[in-house]
Amino acid sequence: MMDITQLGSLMAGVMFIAAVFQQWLTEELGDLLRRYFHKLVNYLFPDIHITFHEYQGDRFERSKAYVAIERYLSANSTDQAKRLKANVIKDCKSVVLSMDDYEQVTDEFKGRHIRWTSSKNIIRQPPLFSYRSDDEKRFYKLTCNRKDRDIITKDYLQYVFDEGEDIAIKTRQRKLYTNNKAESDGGWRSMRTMWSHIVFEHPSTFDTLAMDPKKKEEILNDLITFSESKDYYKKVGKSWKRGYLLYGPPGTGKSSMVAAMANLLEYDIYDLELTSVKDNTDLRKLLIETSSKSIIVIEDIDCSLDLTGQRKKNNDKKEEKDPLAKKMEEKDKDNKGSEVTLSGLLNFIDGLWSACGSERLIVFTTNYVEKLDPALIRRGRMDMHIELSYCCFEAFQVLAKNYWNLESHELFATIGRLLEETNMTPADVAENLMRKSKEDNAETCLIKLIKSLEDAKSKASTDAKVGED
Ligand SMILES: Nc1ncnc2c1ncn2[C@@H]1O[C@H](COP(=O)(O)OP(=O)(O)OP(=O)(O)O)[C@@H](O)[C@H]1O
Repeated sequence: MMDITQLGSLMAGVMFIAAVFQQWLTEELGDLLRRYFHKLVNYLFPDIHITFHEYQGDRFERSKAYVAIERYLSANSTDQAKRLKANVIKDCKSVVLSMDDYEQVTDEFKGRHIRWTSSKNIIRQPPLFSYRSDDEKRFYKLTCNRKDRDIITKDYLQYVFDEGEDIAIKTRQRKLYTNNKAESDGGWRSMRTMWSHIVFEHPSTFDTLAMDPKKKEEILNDLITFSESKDYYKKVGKSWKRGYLLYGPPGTGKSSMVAAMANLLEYDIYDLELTSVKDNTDLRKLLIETSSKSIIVIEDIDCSLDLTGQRKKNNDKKEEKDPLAKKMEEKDKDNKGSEVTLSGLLNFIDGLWSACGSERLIVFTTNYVEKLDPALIRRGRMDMHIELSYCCFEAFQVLAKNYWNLESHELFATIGRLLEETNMTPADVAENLMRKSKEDNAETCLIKLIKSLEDAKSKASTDAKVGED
């Protein structure tokens, strides 16, 4: 191997000869020489090194590339590294392991070999500043063959960053956001609605949801197809979002389904309280602040705002009003009203800003689907309408399995017959199956459920008779 001065002289020589003979060189001969020159450099210096520093500029925010590489290496190559460092990363539900200093791991991508080294530079503080500790600058160094440079810098690094991001999503703590009206002395006008969050840890899953199995399968397929269709949505020119309308009587599992959806797709939830939103502009700001991979839920949308009445109110505004009445109305609005309109909400669902961030579900829940403005729930906005209804026998079987790990019992037949004869919500069935004292067991709970079903049945027939009279 040559040292650097020898190589320098060699290169200078080659360039001098090339310059002298340039006029006689044909294009083909020039290309050939260039190729041999590259081969020579590759032979002499076969590897290239790329470094990724932990901090770039800002000492408080770790570089995204560094964090992605750390996650990727911890998930893929930990068995090769002899020592691992445990890092607690903000908003991550588990510790992230990464290579210890000066450890090396190898990786392979499309037949190419890559070597990663974890390293650090220590910048010693001059004695004058002995009160300051030495500055450590960590970095990862990637080493690969020079001839693989293009594939490594384009395809491989993109792959590492994507994988790192996927791991981050899988290991992150998911959040449940709610919007609050920020308190302010300046009154309603200067209020700004903000998201605040807590960690989302709801245990509901599609396995624990009690509902018609065919319907459940259909919803599951729809959600999984959606989450895997990034390229498809791009190809057809639609923003990557999907709307679900969940409707049915109280206690049939609408909120439980939203939680199950979030758990299935590992999304965050934004629980949007429309009555706390000042106006359409405020709504837009809130939407822009939501992140990708999330569900935006508006529960009981029929109660949220008088969306159809809002249009009427706006027309009324144009008429002349007594100044005092106007002032009172204004004050009333300041205290509790919201100026979100139906068109504002429609823009929220399918306006241009709704494409920001992407990969989002919008879910409305309601007990009274017939009360909603058809424009709000037409197909294309709310792509899937899901009715959650009273407990059927299959739904009861799921609950019996959840609460008592029961697959069959001699009382199941009676319960099945009674569920066909009377309406009881899954919430009420669950309440009967719930263990409430040490004496409770599967059989006592099933008997309790039968008694409740019989009571509900006789109450329904008495009510029907009263209605006839
Ligand atoms: N389909 C279901 N599967 C499993 N559990 C259910 C189901 N429906 C209701 N439950 C139980 O009843 C409780 C209340 O259900 P949930 O809040 O999901 O109903 P909801 O339809 O959203 O009611 P509301 O319309 O009043 O908001 C849940 O915590 C859950 O334990």
